[in-house]
Amino acid sequence: MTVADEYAVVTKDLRKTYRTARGTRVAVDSLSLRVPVGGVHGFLGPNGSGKTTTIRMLLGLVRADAGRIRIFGHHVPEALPEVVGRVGAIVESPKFLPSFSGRRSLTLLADAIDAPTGRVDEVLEATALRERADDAFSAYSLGMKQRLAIAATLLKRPDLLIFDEPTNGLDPAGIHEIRTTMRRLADEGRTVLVSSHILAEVEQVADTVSIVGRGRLLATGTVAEVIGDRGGAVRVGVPDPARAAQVLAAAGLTVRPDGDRLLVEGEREPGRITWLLAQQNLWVHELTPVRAGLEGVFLELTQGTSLGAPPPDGDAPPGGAAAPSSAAAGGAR
Ligand SMILES: Nc1ncnc2c1ncn2[C@@H]1O[C@H](COP(=O)(O)OP(=O)(O)OP(=O)(O)O)[C@@H](O)[C@H]1O
Repeated sequence: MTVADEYAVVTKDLRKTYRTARGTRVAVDSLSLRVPVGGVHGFLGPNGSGKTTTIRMLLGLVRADAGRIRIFGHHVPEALPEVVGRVGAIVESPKFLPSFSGRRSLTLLADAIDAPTGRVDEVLEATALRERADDAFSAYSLGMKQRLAIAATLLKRPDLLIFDEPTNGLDPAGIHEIRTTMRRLADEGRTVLVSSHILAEVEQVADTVSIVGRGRLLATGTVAEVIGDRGGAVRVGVPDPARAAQVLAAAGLTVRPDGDRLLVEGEREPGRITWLLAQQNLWVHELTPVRAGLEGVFLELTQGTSLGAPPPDGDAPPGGAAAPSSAAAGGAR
């Protein structure tokens, strides 16, 4: 199997620097991404971490300063014309004529790209808009507007869908509908690359994720791998928690009280905890793995990398090279 068969998107050492009034700002820094073919890939990071800039580079809307991009094996932007028919993207708020119905807008778009008219009903169905297809766009909820935009991108049957923060501004019901739509598209064999700064919105639907902070990759893999890599903890119930804590700490584990239990971090093999304690005649009556949610991992990884946090490097002076972010520590594979 070639890389092109396995990955819809591959970036290698991608870099983009913007000129600002204060000098230069590194928006994307040595970013190497791999988005597997099929499934939903969550592209996650706090505000200002370079997600939009990366997506714009994938679509040929912004030119990278350095690095390489391949979409289905084609170099982008050079070979964009060969691959553009396989890519559908939503990078801005959807815009349609307010007085036109969803069906009318889609029919005009289908005509423009020579898609068969029957395709309009199919994409309305795929985005759960059929019942409201004849209402004016102006009467649609934000979520319906967003789904109409998705319907429009589906007209040409793209293999890769790229959505930049598609749930921005939506209420929980709208978020749920977009999530369901993304899942359905992935289950049909398409690849969905979706950016978000809100983990909870993507965690439930993503098969794989890449987490970025200050333009750098912090972690990537399946959701289970990314969570698993950060260890998680084990809740331990034992008759003498204070003495047990001493024993475990002496073995190099991190131990915190948790009511009348202990939370033990840093041990991948929970059985060893039982063994360490049993050797001291401390008999464990509870040993429960406590999985770190993706949310916890995300917050831990991106701590101090949001826009509100003081930059570790700051803007470089004009003409000077910007130092790489010191916040982008570890985790990337
Ligand atoms: N045209 C531009 N000129 C100067 N700086 C820019 C420009 N576009 C983005 N930036 C800066 O580059 C960095 C990355 O921005 P980008 O929009 O790619 O991040 P993001 O992760 O998509 O954020 P958000 O979730 O807020 O959209 C930010 O510091 C941003 O201010």
